[in-house]
Amino acid sequence: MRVDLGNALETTPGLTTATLDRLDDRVAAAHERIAGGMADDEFGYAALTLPETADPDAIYAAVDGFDRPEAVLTVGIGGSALGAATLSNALESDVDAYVLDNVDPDDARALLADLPLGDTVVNVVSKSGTTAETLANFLVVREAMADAGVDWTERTLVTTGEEGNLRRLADRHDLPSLPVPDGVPGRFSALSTVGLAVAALQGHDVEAVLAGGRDGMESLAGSLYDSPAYAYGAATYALAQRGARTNAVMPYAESLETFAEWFAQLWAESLGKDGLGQTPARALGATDQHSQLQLYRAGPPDKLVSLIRPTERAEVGIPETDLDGLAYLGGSSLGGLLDAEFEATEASLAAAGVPNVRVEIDRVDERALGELLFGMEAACVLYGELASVSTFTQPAVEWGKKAARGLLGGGDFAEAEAVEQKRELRID
Ligand SMILES: O=P(O)(O)OC[C@H]1O[C@](O)(CO)[C@@H](O)[C@@H]1O
Repeated sequence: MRVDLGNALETTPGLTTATLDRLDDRVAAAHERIAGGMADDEFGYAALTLPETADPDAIYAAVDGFDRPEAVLTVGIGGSALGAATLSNALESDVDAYVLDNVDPDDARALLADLPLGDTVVNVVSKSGTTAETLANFLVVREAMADAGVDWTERTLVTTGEEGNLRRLADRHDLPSLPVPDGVPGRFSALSTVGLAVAALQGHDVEAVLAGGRDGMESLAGSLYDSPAYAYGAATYALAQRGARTNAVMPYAESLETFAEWFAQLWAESLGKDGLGQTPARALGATDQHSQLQLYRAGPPDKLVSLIRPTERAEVGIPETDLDGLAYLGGSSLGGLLDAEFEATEASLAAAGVPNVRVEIDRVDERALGELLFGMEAACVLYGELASVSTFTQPAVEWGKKAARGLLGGGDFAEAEAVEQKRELRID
């Protein structure tokens, strides 16, 4: 993973090399704290040792009991689904991967109607084992399998904590199961059993993903000038401090679109604390040049754009053409056009004084993805240290969970009563 901060200098908001030099002393101290937390396996910091502590053999052993399936369905939500989805949507496999991470009845019904349930492995993932959406979806999927005459106990892999509903279910039915690593919040668990079981079922090289994570670990250093991950974390923090309230993450690769979704949870749930944070906007290049770029270039000067690309792409030539004004495309390639658009958008943002950071990987493969996932996790942890927020907790999400549970008769919660007191101004 390579980071280029050049287009974040002298912009609005913007950085200077003097800013970065001053910040580098704080990066050194933050790195000391992070390294200490990793060494002591502290809550949260333990996530950054997963490339060394994750056990690929245990993952392969858990999935080897299944014949190679036609499809894998992940039933989970947030970090319990997005890491696996990032990898499966970035890498090609003849095992189709699906995710049920919402409780939309139309979506669930359509998906279950299409799935070859007798040849699908259901990968149900929940660290807590209590997440309503995940448990509700699992109960629906289990019933659909029974209705289809499929023995769900033969088709289900459970990844969960040491206690809770899913652990009890796995024990009761002797299901293949994997542990969720201790001390690792879900949004930081992509490089663990949580994110890697699907990759193993799809035949991807789990060791290579972890090797990429180790590449990222080795790139951590006491200076932002020696660590791409820390450079990204420090620059995004410093830009936020100067008014970049939004970080538009814009990968120029369809295979990285889900990565932007994974990044959004990592950034929002880790850094959105105490009235602070930076809103991750998900975008996709080149598509969103025709959708959001107008706002990025000519809207409020309150954002930065993270432009991400692989430098190696498949080759798809563009045929010669005599179409008016389009002859220049002939003989080029789709990848060549996409890269030209990347560089043009990067320059157009700089010309408008909009800060943008370039993040590049060689290609979209297991090792590069492992390093990219690790790098953004480390960047996030560094940003959290610099911002002095509680990076690894997410207390703000609990209010809504209690309200929803109360509305469904799952207990007496003041939050549910508060829902009844909604202020109304209806326009029909
Ligand atoms: O893995 P679990 O416990 O089902 O949690 C799923 C997701 O819900 C959250 O706890 C937020 O409610 C996320 O942090 C987490 O990734």
